[in-house]
Amino acid sequence: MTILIDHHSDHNGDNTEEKNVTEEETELVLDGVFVAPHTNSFGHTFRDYDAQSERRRSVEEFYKTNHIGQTVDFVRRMREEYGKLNRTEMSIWECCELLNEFVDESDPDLDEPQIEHLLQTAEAIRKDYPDEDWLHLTGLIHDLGKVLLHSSFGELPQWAVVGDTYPVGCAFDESIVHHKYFKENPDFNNPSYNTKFGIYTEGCGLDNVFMSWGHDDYMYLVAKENKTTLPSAGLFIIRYHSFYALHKSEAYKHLMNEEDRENMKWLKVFNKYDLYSKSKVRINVEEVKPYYLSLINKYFPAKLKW
Ligand SMILES: O[C@H]1[C@H](O)[C@@H](O)[C@H](O)[C@@H](O)[C@H]1O
Ligand SMILES: [Fe+2]
Ligand SMILES: [Fe+2]
Repeated sequence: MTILIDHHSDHNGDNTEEKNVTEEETELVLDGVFVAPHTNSFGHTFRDYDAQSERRRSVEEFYKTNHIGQTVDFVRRMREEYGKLNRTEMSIWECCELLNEFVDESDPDLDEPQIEHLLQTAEAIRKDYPDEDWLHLTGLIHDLGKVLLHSSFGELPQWAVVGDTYPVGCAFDESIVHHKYFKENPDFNNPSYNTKFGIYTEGCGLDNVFMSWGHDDYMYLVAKENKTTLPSAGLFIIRYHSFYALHKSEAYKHLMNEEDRENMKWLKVFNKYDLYSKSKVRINVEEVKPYYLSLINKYFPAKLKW
């Protein structure tokens, strides 16, 4: 698969070799070529929530609890509580290691510990976009918010941490996985929350939308509050990578503003790697660690508040 996208990388221009490449060569370097596998490790197509696999029942059970529990009220409380960032201090790499013990119950495509998935995503991007180091790092950290599952983070249940995300405060779109379970969500029958716009206005921008609470919004908060120097597209990817109703099904586009549309191009690129790099191929952690430590050092403080 060839992914064609707009590139806005700001090269420093201090590399003479890079400056002298012909237009044709530049094209070649920038053209991300990624061969997406047809099937996941279980032999099914990716994101098939109806496939009769060993994980089907538990994944559906997961979405039932998730769809019932994610309300405007719940999201408000979680944002406030976790926005305090008063739980611990640690580095990005320490957090990667913490994730080693967790398996994501919402994921029909993966039953590996999370650190494998982070490195597989980052390394697949690095291969195709060697110059976009911010995107490699975004790959490495995009799921770190799953640390909310950890006992020192209140041991949140899986339904409040993982899985696809979607706006609350307006009607739940039918493209959301296992949509039928929203009927039991208290907001479903609330006339302030169950219309197309609900509490929002046309083009209000995703930044003003309450997304269901989970690892995306939490990691976005952590990165932003700790003053990362990642570009806005990196923060956008972290924050909305689980919003499949938007980036795959194109629902909720009426809430986006111009900046969202710009950032969306990168999210679409990223998503291919997040999804299709899930495999049984192991990455040698010690071998790639120095590279990622250098990126962490470039874009983050040594210790972050969580
Ligand atoms: O099961 C997966 C997993 O939890 C991912 O981390 C998340 O980003 C996806 O959207 C979700 O469907
Ligand atoms: Fe994720
Ligand atoms: Fe992921």
